[in-house]
Order: sequence, then structure tokens, then C-alpha cells
Amino acid sequence: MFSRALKPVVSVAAQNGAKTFSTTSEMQIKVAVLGAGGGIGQPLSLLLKHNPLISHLALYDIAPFTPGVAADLSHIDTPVKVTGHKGPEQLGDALQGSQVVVIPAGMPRKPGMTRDDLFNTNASIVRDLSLCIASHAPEAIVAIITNPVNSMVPITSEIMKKAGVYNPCKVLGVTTLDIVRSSTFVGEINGDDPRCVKVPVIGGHSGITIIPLLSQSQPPCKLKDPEKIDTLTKRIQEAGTEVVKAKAGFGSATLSMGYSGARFTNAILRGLKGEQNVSECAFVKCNLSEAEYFATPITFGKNGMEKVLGYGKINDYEQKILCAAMPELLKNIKKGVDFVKKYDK
Ligand SMILES: NC(=O)c1ccc[n+]([C@@H]2O[C@H](COP(=O)([O-])OP(=O)(O)OC[C@H]3O[C@@H](n4cnc5c(N)ncnc54)[C@H](O)[C@@H]3O)[C@@H](O)[C@H]2O)c1
Ligand SMILES: O=C(O)C[C@H](O)C(=O)O
Repeated sequence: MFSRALKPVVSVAAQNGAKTFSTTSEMQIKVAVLGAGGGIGQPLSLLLKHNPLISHLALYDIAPFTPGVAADLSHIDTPVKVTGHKGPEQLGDALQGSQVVVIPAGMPRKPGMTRDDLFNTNASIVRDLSLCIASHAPEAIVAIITNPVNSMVPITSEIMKKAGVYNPCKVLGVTTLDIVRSSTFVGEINGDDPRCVKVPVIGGHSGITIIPLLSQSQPPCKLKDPEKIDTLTKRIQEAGTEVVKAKAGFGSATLSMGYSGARFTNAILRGLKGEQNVSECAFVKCNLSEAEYFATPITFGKNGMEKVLGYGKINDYEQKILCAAMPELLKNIKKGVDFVKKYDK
């Protein structure tokens, strides 16, 4: 995943025999993970501890064992400094100076629940964290993993607007797991290495709002039968539920999400570092549809999202499922916006 960035750079002085050794982490970047003690937070932090573009990893959670997670990770022999912060009184310290904030804080689904069923618990968690980001790290790029992503991105955006620090390029909903799953499933069908398969996934991140564009798969998906395409599309849309059911009450996807969150964070970091044409899909503010926020391929730059790449030509089937998704997506977004308005009163 980090192959392009992992390569250590031996300085000229070192080549001449002097005992200096530097890595590509020379640009000092602090990343804060909010919800770092959880099922996603821990593997995500483990992967980020290996990212040479990060100089400081601040782990925050309300869980009392958070300093222990930080102590544990800090013993790994990579140059990333790790600090642990527990409880709201230590959140400011975790955020101060962070250029990137990743949020996996909040409750996961149990069997029988929809992502929207998490709204009541997770909306206030994300609101309170966003208020603190607005005051302690207003310039940070915020990557939101917490579900329902379709509503949490509007919540953070509205909080940032109220605080007068909103930059739409810096509030990003993480949908990478949908892309990772699509690559895996198409790779299995095609007999291709999934790392070489690219399938854009647009719309949102819940049930029917997840729209994989199988017609744009690279290399092309070998399935041609419309019924089989429909079955695969539904499998991608329901893949989170597949994990929730299999975990039987013990949470939702954590390891594949830790991987996906680390991959997304790495894309943000590469953009921050000035690398060109780094792209991933994300749920962002854009005007590609009647929805204010929409998942689409984007590129990253020094300010977070650089360009909305859009989704190009889609076929009739994809157009149909996109139309079917819009009412749900609009409802999810409105729920987030209204939550912040109501909180104001
Ligand atoms: N975007 C995606 O693709 C995706 C994928 C998987 C899971 N998720 C979502 O990610 C969230 C976390 O999932 P998980 O499996 O890690 O759950 P988890 O219960 O294992 O961990 C959540 C962590 O959040 C912490 N937390 C709760 N309130 C907090 C607060 N106010 N401040 C800081 N930390 C707080 C908890 O203490 C816990 O450590 C869920 O909402 C889940 O639905 C999203
Ligand atoms: O399905 C969930 O509740 C978690 C996550 O959104 C996923 O897609 O795995």
C-alpha cells in the first residue's frame, strides 16, 4: 500500500559516509485519530505508525486504556512519534497542530440495524468532535469514517460553517472500503490480482446509495449477464451487512476498514506533500447531482480535495440504480444538516 512512499531516502551526506539517515517524513505531519481505541481505530493506528509521511500520531479516545494503546504502538521501531490522549479534556492537545484528523469514533452496527439506526448515537459524537476540531485544528483535513457517513459529513460541514472555518475541500467522507471490496470481488471473478482492479463507486455509503460502476472496471469485469451484474452490485452494496451478520453482534468491519482508512489517509498525505494525480473516491461536497454531497473520484492536493473528477459515462442499469438511490441520499444528508440546525436552537 505504501510502496511509493516507504522507500527511505539516504541523504547525500550519508552516501559520503556521514552518519545521517533521513526518510521521506522530513515534512512534519501530525495526524490525529479520534476513536483510536476501537475496532477500527487500533488497526488503523497500527498501519499509520508505519507511514513514513507521518511524524506524529496522536491517538484520542474516551476509552481509559487509550494511553496504553499509544504506549504499545510507540514501541514499534518506526520514526513516527505516538501520543495517547483520553477523555474530552485531552482532546485539544491531540488536535493541536494536526494537519489531518481521522474519525472512526462511534458505535458500530449490530445484526438487524441499518447505518441510519446509528444516527442518534453517532451524530452527537461527531458534532462534539467537530466543534473541538473547529477550535483547535480549523485548518485540518478531516476524514470521517463514522456511520452513517452520508449524514456525518453534513454534520461536520455545518459545524465548520457555524464556526466560520468551513473549507469544503477539507471535509471528506471515507468510502474507500466500497472500492476495496469492489476490487476484491471483481478480481475474484476475473482471476485478476485485486490490487490491479479499479472500480469507481459513487453515490454514498449505505445500502442502495452505494453505486459501483462495474461498466468502468479496469480491467473490464468479465461478467456480462445483466442478472449476474445485478447480483454482484447487490453484494457490494450489502458487503458491510455480510460482515455484521458474520460477526454476530460483535461489531462490523474493522480490519478491512483499518486498511481502507490507512489507504485513504495515505492519499491525503501524498496530496499534502505535493504529489500530483493522487486519487481515491470520497463522499464530498460537489455539484455532480441534486445531492449537496456525493461520493465520486477526486484528486488530492495541499488543501485536501483538489479536483472532483466526476464519474463519466454510466450505463442504463447504473443510471437506474443511481435514480433509485437519490431519495435515500437526500434524506440522509438533510437529516445531518437538520441535526445541527436543531442543536442551534
Ligand atoms: N466508513 C466506513 O466504510 C465504515 C466501515 C466500518 C465501520 N464504520 C463505522 O465506524 C465507526 C466505528 O466502528 P468500530 O468498529 O471501530 O467501533 P468500536 O465500538 O469498536 O470503536 C469505536 C470507538 O469510538 C470510541 N468513542 C465513542 N465515543 C467517542 C467520543 N465521543 N470520542 C472519542 N471516541 C469515542 C469508543 O470508545 C471506541 O473505542 C462505526 O460508526 C462504524 O459504523 C464505517
Ligand atoms: O456495515 C457497516 O455498518 C460498517 C461499514 O459501513 C461497512 O461498510 O462495513
